[in-house]
Amino acid sequence: MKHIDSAPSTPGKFKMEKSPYNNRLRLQSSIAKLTFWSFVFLGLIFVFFFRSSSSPSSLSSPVSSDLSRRSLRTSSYDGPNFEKRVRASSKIRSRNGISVLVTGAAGFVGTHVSAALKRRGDGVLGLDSFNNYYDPSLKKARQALLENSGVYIVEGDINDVALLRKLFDIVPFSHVMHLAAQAGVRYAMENPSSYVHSNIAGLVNLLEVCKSANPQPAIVWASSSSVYGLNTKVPFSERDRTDQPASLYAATKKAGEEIAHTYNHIYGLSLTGLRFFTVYGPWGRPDMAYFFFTKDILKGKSIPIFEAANHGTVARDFTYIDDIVKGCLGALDTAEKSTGSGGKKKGPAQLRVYNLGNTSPVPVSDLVSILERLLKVKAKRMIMKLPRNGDVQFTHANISLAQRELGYKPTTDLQTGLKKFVRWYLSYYVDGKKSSQ
Ligand SMILES: O=C(O)[C@H]1O[C@H](OP(=O)(O)OP(=O)(O)OC[C@H]2O[C@@H](n3ccc(=O)[nH]c3=O)[C@H](O)[C@@H]2O)[C@H](O)[C@@H](O)[C@H]1O
Repeated sequence: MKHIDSAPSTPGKFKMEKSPYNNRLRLQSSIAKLTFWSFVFLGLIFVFFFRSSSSPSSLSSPVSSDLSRRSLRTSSYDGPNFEKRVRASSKIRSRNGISVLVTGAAGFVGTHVSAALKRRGDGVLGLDSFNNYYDPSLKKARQALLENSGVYIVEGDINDVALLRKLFDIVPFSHVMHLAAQAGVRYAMENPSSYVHSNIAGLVNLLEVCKSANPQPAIVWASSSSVYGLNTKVPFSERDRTDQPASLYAATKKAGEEIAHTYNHIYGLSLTGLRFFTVYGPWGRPDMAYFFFTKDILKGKSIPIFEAANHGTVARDFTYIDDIVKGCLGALDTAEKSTGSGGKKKGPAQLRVYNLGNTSPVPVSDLVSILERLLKVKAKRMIMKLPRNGDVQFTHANISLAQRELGYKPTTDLQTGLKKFVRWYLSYYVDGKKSSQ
């Protein structure tokens, strides 16, 4: 009855006889315990990471889940001060005014449209990611300009669903002017995923939030002349085929038009796509030809001028920013209300697409001649064969639909528009001593 004899004198404690065999037993049991607890600990770490990477906020995409977590952690989006700024900026100050969320507000078109809306008394809130596709300091300068006129730009990505929802919780926007996008035709060969991220995923995220908002806003958004791709029928009419994109950029804009159709059809969102034709002007985009030609002519660098096969002319329907702004405002003002609520369609809703061009294409070599005259510097021209990088030979807009339905009537020719651009360029970069890189 050894086991009874060796019963512990104190309950809970077990007295062991000291023997080499018992020592070994004790060692083995300690190793077993250590192994067991190590497994438990590793298991807990694994469960923690697994749960956090499959949280509900990651339903859309890994990028958006990451953005959502970042946004929720970002204290600047929280608190009464943030909400106060959002409300103040979105406050309507005129009779029959509208409240507009402008995405891409620190971009070229976004800045001009936001300023114009604010001037006429509409409520305007900006949203911009301030990415570094081109010099972010130019975007910051545009932001400062808008800040002075009372437009607040929230720094955030359109893929950040949590942030978008929060903005709609604070303000029941009647309209969204969606201009945030990855622009540029040729850059699509360098960084294709950025086009998918902004022009497809970003658009879908925005529409998802808009479809669930109460009330649903009416949405006007930037498509592109590039959707006409290899279309040869001129001038380009909205009824022409758009199934031959020549660049991934064009393909993502075309995809956007189809996505718009879906959200209009299923959820009753009022959607208007604007096909912009090579927009230029003060505060423009440094990646565009007229802009970097100006910079390089002034620096005495040679500029590559593309020409098509057999010395064919490459031309664009360059459209001045003020005309584009009028077209955007016309589209917002004629946009009907979305018909859905609670994420459900209640009736048919408006679905529109318009060309916003100038209807007078100009050869790129003529653009260079105008710049030479305005800058009083001779350009070092380097004529090159149009590379296979997404560029098309020409664009030419038929604008009769926009004229009829939006009251759109461009009034600025390229000579006049470039004069205003050059004046701005010189005051910003030369007199203002800003680096043009
Ligand atoms: O309407 C649009 O939907 C698009 O317009 C704009 O694209 P594009 O019309 O291609 O403008 P942009 O690059 O300024 O080239 C202008 C001309 O210069 C030629 N070009 C260009 C570069 C060069 O080195 N040499 C040259 O001859 C070139 O062949 C072209 O003929 C926007 O960037 C785009 O985001 C989108 O909005």
